[in-house]
Amino acid sequence: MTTLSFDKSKLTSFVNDEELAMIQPMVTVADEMLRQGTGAGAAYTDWIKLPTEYDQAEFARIQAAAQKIKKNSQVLVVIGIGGSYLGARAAVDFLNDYFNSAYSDGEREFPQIIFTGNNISGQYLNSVIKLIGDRDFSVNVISKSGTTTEPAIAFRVFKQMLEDKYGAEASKERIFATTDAKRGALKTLADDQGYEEFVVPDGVGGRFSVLTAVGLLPIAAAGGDIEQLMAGAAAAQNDYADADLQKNEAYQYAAYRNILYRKGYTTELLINYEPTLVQFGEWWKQLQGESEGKDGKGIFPASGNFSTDLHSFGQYIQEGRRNIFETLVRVTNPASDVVIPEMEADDGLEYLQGKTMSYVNRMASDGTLLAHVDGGVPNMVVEIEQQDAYHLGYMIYFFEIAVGISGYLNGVNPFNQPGVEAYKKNMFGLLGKPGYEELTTALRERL
Ligand SMILES: O=P(O)(O)OC[C@H]1O[C@H](O)[C@H](O)[C@@H](O)[C@@H]1O
Repeated sequence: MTTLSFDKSKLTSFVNDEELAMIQPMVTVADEMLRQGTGAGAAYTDWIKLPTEYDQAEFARIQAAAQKIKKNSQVLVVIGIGGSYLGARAAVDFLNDYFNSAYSDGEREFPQIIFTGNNISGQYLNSVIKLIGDRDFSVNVISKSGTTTEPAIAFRVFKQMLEDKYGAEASKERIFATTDAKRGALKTLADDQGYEEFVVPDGVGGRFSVLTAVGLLPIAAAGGDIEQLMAGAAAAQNDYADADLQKNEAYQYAAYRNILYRKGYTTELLINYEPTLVQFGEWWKQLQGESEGKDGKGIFPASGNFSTDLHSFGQYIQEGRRNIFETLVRVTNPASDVVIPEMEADDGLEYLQGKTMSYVNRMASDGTLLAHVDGGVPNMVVEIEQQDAYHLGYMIYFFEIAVGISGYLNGVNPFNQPGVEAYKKNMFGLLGKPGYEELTTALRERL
């Protein structure tokens, strides 16, 4: 099998071959816009060549920083929100034992990774502080803009904690700042304090930044093989470069999504059957949602964690409103397995004893897929052979290149996110941030 297989065979009752052929000219144009930089948002497309054109010297510094953190810290606090944490979190879960973070120190070969600064909950922050306890820790603060409120608040708290514990000078050795090369409050602070800095390249938007220092440092600190991650992405960069739909499965995925969307399938569920893939769905939701949901249109990205969710909103998928399609992400060979034991007492499971749970899981996913197709839910399958860094890098690139094409097919700029500012403006107004005085009054009146 190839590194990633894309199975659209169950779409036949929803989309015919002519429809795919009909969309080829539009895909060709979208490909030109993306690769020749003539499309909207072209300044943010450097991620296309990132797997083969990244900064090698910085990559070596990332590896060294990860080693340093592993050596001197039992905990790594990763502060970031949106694209500044979702990719790293997805990768750390995907590449490790599900409960990697729950083991006591010494049972793990790397520090406990705690993601924070991705909400504004004091209760959550207190839980993080409690969890760190008196253990040694380091902080990777990540913000492309360097001005995002959530991580900025969290960083204040942990900077203070580090200084109280290690003193002002020594604490600087434990802070790693990943931000813009030139501007932003975090850049200014990092320069001023002398933290080790890593760069989010100008031409790579937050949701496309997992293969930059944004994702690579936390992933490496958690024991992930970032060389293999990049190698997988580089292979995908090479494999998904053809504008011809017959030769490019990532483009096929984008095309089928677009065809389905036009037919009224306006919600896409990214489905997994492995808890270590749950966070991958979260990463994917930002990638899709921020890239495509604008100008009053776009597929709504959601995720389904099966078979768990089959016992909650599975009913809706099977028989509710027919506007959903699914993309199943699965791994052929799970990292580990369990054989269903023999038992003398009759619990009705005799027919399964001696079988592996991965076999049962596979039958559950195949059976569900067919049931959902029969129920009117189009299904596609993205399958990778192994749950490792190489395959993850490959799959990340598959979805990234697909969303670039998909956005242009739907006539939007896939690389901006103007809508995210609306809540921020209101929050600043309500908080009385200087410069927002008029808005403060207007909003307070409305509450
Ligand atoms: O990395 P930062 O600049 O802090 O941004 C973090 C996130 O902020 C906003 O929500 C943007 O819409 C996201 O695209 C971004 O990933």
